[in-house]
Amino acid sequence: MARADKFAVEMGTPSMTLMDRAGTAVADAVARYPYPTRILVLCGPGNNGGDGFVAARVLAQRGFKVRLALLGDRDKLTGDARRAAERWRGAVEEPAAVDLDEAGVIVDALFGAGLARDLDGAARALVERMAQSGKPIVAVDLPSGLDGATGKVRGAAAQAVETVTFFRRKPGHLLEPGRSLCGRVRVADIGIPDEALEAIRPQTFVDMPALWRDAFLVPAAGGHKYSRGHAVVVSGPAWTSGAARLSARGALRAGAGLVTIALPRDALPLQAASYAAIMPRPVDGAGELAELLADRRLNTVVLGPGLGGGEQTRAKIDVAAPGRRLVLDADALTSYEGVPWALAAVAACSDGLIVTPHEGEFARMFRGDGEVLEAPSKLARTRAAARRLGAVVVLKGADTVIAHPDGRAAIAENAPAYLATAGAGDVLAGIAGGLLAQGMPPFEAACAAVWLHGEAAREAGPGLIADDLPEGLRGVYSRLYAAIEKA
Ligand SMILES: NC(=O)C1=CN([C@@H]2O[C@H](COP(=O)(O)OP(=O)(O)OC[C@H]3O[C@@H](n4cnc5c(N)ncnc54)[C@H](O)[C@@H]3O)[C@@H](O)[C@H]2O)[C@@H](O)CC1
Ligand SMILES: Nc1ncnc2c1ncn2[C@@H]1O[C@H](COP(=O)(O)OP(=O)(O)O)[C@@H](O)[C@H]1O
Ligand SMILES: [K+]
Repeated sequence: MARADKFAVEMGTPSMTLMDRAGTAVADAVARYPYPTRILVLCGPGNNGGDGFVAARVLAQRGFKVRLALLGDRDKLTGDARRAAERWRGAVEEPAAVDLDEAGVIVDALFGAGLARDLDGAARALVERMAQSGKPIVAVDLPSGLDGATGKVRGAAAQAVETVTFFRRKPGHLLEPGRSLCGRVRVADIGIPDEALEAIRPQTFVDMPALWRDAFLVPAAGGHKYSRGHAVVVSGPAWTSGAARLSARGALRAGAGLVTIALPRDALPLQAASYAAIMPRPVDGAGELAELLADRRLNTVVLGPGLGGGEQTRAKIDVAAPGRRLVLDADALTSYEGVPWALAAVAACSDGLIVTPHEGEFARMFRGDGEVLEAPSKLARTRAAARRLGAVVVLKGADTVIAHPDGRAAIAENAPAYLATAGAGDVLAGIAGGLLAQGMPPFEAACAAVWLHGEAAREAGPGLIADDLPEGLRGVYSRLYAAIEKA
């Protein structure tokens, strides 16, 4: 953001104009509240506070009753914030002396992008009072105390009903707990030109179709099933084979031309009761898997869901990896507990690897690797893991992060809470495999899979069970194909 601001200034917009527009956008948001009477603006010592002074002035000019309190010393304000404060005609109160109960709406303009350390002392006490007040809070840029780069709370932060931010959202608006603390996020245009992005070349994105649509394959008129790839899902024993069957259904619905499920012989009767379109093959160990995979048209293998851990699993992965596209999930990942370098070797000989751990699996895989596990945010941890493995890493959760070893990363925001249901992850691994089989590059395939998975859940609606997810893809694909054809 500092570079974006600087770019705008160099292109001829004075920084004070940016602040005026930022403060005005905040005022516009506050004025929309049902009872925008008795507005209390709490300002901090930097430019976030400056935005607060502008918002207070604009609201007062529009006839609202506004009080303003400043945390810190008015004489110590500098730059644009100082000028904004000079143009505020009302009283500047002492926060400790203000009764928050008298406020109808609170504007939280204490700290934004410049938060440099954990809140303590008077700042923390004020944020805690704000949090306990129960008043609707409109946060400027970020709820004060929330770290915009990591989404973590530094000391304290108050729940906002709405956050007004500028130009683009920051990772802290998307990563939990930040996302939840922000309430509704409104992005205001303060006149920073989009060309700033060409200069900055950001590497962090929201996971939405624009990010991967060019790589997404809509079936072509002249295509056939063999041109759409052949995915193999390797199943564990009968009693856990449901997980692999969910993956296989995900892969098929995602558009793989053919899907084979490799099952131990005792599990074959169960598959007969599942999708007729999925082809079962008896495969009892790594040797038989090698025989199946002698056919190079089987270009993608999904291993992990319901597979069981240990040596046999590693042996199967070793057989499947060379020159093939792989998705590894669940037990496949746990079998590399504490030895991520062995997984990096698998990635290196493959034709592209996506790993899809949840937090527990991630912690097990990187046990002892402080540089990965202690990176400052979920975003940074996922990036560090992708670099370590030389693979695309999907770190699942409400705020799933997808990272490529080259530094690109995306944060998903479309998963409804009811997606957290048994077997949902198995379907995700299958969807990713289905997209890889069709030839999508691994990062785009992983981002698309995560987005499609979230949309499929919405399509199925509350009460969702994992079996509904592959079915939910049908409606999602209808809309996506139509949108791509129109574009
Ligand atoms: N041209 C720009 O840079 C623009 C900036 N804007 C606003 O400016 C904000 C960033 O401004 P600043 O960089 O001045 O930063 P902030 O205003 O977020 O905070 C910096 C101030 O807080 C103090 N501080 C930091 N952490 C503290 C802690 N834990 N306890 C106590 N004091 C602490 C610092 O010493 C400094 O005085 C953005 O969030 C946004 O609201 C907008 O006006 C748009 C334009
Ligand atoms: N709070 C949440 N909100 C939305 N999606 C979630 C939430 N928690 C987990 N998920 C998603 O649910 C899926 C669960 O997968 P996983 O943990 O592998 O479970 P399972 O092994 O039962 O399939 C993942 O796609 C994950 O991103
Ligand atoms: K703030």
